[in-house]
Amino acid sequence: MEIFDYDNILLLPRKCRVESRSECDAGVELGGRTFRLPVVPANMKTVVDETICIWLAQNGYFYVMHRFDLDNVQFTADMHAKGLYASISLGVKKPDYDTVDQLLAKGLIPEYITIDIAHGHADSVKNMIEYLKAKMPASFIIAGNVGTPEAVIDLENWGADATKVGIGPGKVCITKLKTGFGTGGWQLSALKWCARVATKPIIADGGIRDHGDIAKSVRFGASMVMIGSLFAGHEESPGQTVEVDGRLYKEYYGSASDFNKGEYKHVEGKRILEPIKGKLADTLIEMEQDVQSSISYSGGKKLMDIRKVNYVTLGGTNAAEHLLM
Ligand SMILES: NC(=O)C1=CN([C@@H]2O[C@H](COP(=O)(O)OP(=O)(O)OC[C@H]3O[C@@H](n4cnc5c(N)ncnc54)[C@H](OP(=O)(O)O)[C@@H]3O)[C@@H](O)[C@H]2O)C=CC1
Ligand SMILES: Nc1nc2c(ncn2[C@@H]2O[C@H](COP(=O)(O)O)[C@@H](O)[C@H]2O)c(=O)[nH]1
Repeated sequence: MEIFDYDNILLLPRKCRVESRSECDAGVELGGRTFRLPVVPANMKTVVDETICIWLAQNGYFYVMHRFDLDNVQFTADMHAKGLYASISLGVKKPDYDTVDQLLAKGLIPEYITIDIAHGHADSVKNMIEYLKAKMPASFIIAGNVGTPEAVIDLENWGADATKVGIGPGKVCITKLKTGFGTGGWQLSALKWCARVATKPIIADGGIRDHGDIAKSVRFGASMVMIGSLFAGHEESPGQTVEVDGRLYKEYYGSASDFNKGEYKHVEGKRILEPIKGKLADTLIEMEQDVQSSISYSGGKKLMDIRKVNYVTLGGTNAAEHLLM
């Protein structure tokens, strides 16, 4: 198997078919809705809060609310009261089943539910998918995280409508160091490996450092990418603002860090400071323009045209060209 990551790959242009990049459509369909960008901010406490989720939904973007110290029932009710779709996260423990029961008791059905645990290739996820499919068949179920084709096949067979791929490539992730496992350092080729067997959408999660990595993810099989660090340092970001030597930063910590958990047990995440980089809306516009450019370089007009391009692997002096898989 070929091993590479975002830094070792470049996509090869094909003849341009548009007169302006504005003709290129960066939109993507997921769960019956079309979103203007194949990007979703990570469901982490220092990345999204209710205000940001409302804004994203109102402006045509996909969001997944985090599940930490949050009343999912109230959140779903608030979103529906505003006429917006609800997209929540769940774990696999008893309180998560209680949440589902409370939602049902109030007649609240979230349009999207992301089952989000560290090691998603597990019977606990199978059981939660089955429970949700029995109780809330209309909800679109995203399940993860996983990092192998076997896991993608199982999650799809268990009923997941989409899978989330990425074990440990995140910027605040220390899973690789703490456990010796994961897709950190080869996330893009793990995505390619998983996409070969997937029959439903994949959300590539973690490791995006530059906007061009979005197109690379799409090329290797992602329908959408989940991004934490690039979104964490905005003026609106929920992390605390910290001043160091006169410069302003926002804290960004892992969901499996002691900062999120409140205790040092099974810690697989750390805390860093991200320099503050302006407004979230401006970054999203820039991302959309960059994805439009990517589509134009692919010789296409729509997002999935990126899947048609060849690529090179940059491996020192031995750069190799790859024709379509
Ligand atoms: N994408 C990634 O690489 C990673 C992401 N995270 C994020 O951190 C957050 C917390 O994750 P998580 O701790 O799973 O959530 P929870 O604390 O809600 O735990 C979920 C359940 O899965 C069990 N569990 C967790 N990890 C394992 C494992 N390796 N083997 C067997 N059982 C396990 C837990 O039990 P117990 O705790 O008793 O073992 C618990 O019952 C999530 O948002 C997750 O996405 C965390 C690590 C890696
Ligand atoms: N191993 C861990 N992974 C984590 C933790 N908290 C979040 N995450 C994952 O990272 C991505 C975001 O990655 P980024 O490179 O864009 O910053 C996020 O969506 C989770 O999947 C953690 O504590 N440990």
